[in-house]
Amino acid sequence: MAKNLAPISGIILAGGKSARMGTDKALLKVGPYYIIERISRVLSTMVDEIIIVTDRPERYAKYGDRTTFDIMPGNGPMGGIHAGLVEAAHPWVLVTACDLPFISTSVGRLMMQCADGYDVVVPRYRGYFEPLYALYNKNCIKVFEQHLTKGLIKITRLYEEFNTRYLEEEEMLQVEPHLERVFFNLNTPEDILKAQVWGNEPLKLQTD
Ligand SMILES: Nc1nc2c(ncn2[C@@H]2O[C@H](COP(=O)(O)OP(=O)(O)OP(=O)(O)O)[C@@H](O)[C@H]2O)c(=O)[nH]1
Repeated sequence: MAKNLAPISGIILAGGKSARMGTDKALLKVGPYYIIERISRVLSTMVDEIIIVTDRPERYAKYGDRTTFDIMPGNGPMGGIHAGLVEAAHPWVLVTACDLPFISTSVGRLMMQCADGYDVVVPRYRGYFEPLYALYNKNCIKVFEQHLTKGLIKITRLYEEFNTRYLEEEEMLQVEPHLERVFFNLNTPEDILKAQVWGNEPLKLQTD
């Protein structure tokens, strides 16, 4: 499966409401695949296990090795990452979300290459952090819990408490020309139209 020196876990966050989309985003089709299936296929070339973090395991179980529920529900994606970190079998966890159809193995592997000595590797694209396609170490769990307990659910506020490696646009462009796709997340029906244009291209399943 994965070709990393150390084994790594992957999670797919799929516990959202898709209210803006009006229908379950994870099970929309982009090209020939459901979005969550697409993510799972690409993620599986980079990680040694896939955990789906969701309150609807019956819908998504087949796209991962196992599912888990949020431990502290009602906290949005941050609660999902927390549960995934707790459940993960390996120290490093590559986080993805079920509305990011075009995650790239090149960016994923770059994150892994940069991780040594840090707690988190987070891409910064067009001036914004990308916390839902980022790499977290299990040693972040305690600080996640401190924030969640206080009702602080902004993931980016965690970064100042960790030894965080910010992955800059120029670095990512060295390995991936289509960053606008990698960090494109679907929220509304209009977004689907855009995704369809890119979605018909074959999946890039780079495994080396
Ligand atoms: N496990 C888990 N995942 C979540 C939760 N909230 C959102 N997510 C996931 O996080 C990602 C980003 O979600 P958003 O687009 O912010 O929220 P959403 O609820 O899916 O969509 P809206 O209802 O339109 O805001 C998606 O993959 C969601 O499935 C949660 O409470 N738990």
